[in-house]
Amino acid sequence: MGKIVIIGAGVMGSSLAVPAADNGHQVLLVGSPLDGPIIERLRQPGGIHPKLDAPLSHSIEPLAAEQLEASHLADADCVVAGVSSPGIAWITEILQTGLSRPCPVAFVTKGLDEGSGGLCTYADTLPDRVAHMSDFIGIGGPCIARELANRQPTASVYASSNMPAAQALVQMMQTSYYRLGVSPDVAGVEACAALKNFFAIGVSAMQTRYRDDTRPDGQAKNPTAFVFTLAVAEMARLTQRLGGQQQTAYALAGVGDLHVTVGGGRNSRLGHGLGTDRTVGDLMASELAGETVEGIDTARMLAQWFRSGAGLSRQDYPLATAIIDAVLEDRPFRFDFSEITFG
Ligand SMILES: NC(=O)C1=CN([C@@H]2O[C@H](COP(=O)(O)OP(=O)(O)OC[C@H]3O[C@@H](n4cnc5c(N)ncnc54)[C@H](OP(=O)(O)O)[C@@H]3O)[C@@H](O)[C@H]2O)C=CC1
Ligand SMILES: O=C(CO)COP(=O)(O)O
Repeated sequence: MGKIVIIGAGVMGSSLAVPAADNGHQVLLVGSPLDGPIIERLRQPGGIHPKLDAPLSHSIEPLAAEQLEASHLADADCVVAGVSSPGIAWITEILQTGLSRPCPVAFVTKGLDEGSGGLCTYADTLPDRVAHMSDFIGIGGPCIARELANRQPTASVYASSNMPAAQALVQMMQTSYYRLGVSPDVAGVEACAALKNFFAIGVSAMQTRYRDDTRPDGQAKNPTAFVFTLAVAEMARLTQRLGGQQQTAYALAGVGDLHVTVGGGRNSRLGHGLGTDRTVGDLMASELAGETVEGIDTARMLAQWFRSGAGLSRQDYPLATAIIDAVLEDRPFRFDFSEITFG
């Protein structure tokens, strides 16, 4: 059996500890400096993660950020970075100072980054910032953390430019309920991971913008179906612009994750509010206060890219620009069906 160190005890990092422990590996779950209360709770007898319904396996060892030492990482077979995008700078520093020998690092983080050539994925920037990261593995695909923690059937994709590294981690993590594919298109999987959160905001806004009160959920389905299709097409083209393959957007990391996020993610809850004439500022200060809604940061980064003269036009990306306008101007989502043209 091996050793997996998961850094970041949010819902996603903690849920990945479940299949890792079920496979008999030694699992260290390290909180970020902001995760103190989570680690405290997990250490209590029968301790349950505050945002996950299931108690984690007894064999998972919770560790506070200040207790993490280089020796904890020295014999790890893999490190999993479970932080959200605001935590990337912190974890980069931890890995740069803490890793004393080459080790693969897998990231669940869903965001974009600024490289020397402009907007790009974490797969483009992070390997240069961590000397001993032997391989960057991007984890993508539809995975609501609470479902995985409860061992609900879940399929994901592990991507790396070094396929044996992705395959080795798949060997360690795959269980009967957590089924894993591999992909060499790490830029594509990483691009989709960030973009699907962003597009989920627009698709979900469409679910509430047009009402059909004859349905139990009150949502007209035709407008959402159109915008879902548009989201996938725009995601595929943006994925290619970010160095990935268009076809990745039509697989688990793209359309699969867009589907699950629209169905049950936090970005979707934001979109539902925007579709009912509310604003990002209002929603993030009320029912979404304290939640990780990464599509907002992605919208801000895409806005800069669109305005940088990169050849991305409103005409070619009508849905992306409608989401960007709502986020940047802090106003409700507007998408006018009467302006749709085909061909
Ligand atoms: N939730 C889900 O179902 C899924 C999430 N993901 C991705 O996994 C990543 C983690 O998500 P999730 O676990 O839900 O998010 P959480 O908000 O629950 O946790 C994020 C982690 O990052 C830490 N963190 C946040 N900001 C900082 C910072 N500035 N410095 C240091 N640490 C920080 C958090 O600490 P603290 O909790 O104290 O803020 C926590 O450990 C995200 O990128 C998300 O998109 C991927 C698939 C599914
Ligand atoms: O990434 C997710 C599912 O794969 C969860 O999406 P949210 O971050 O919107 O909750």
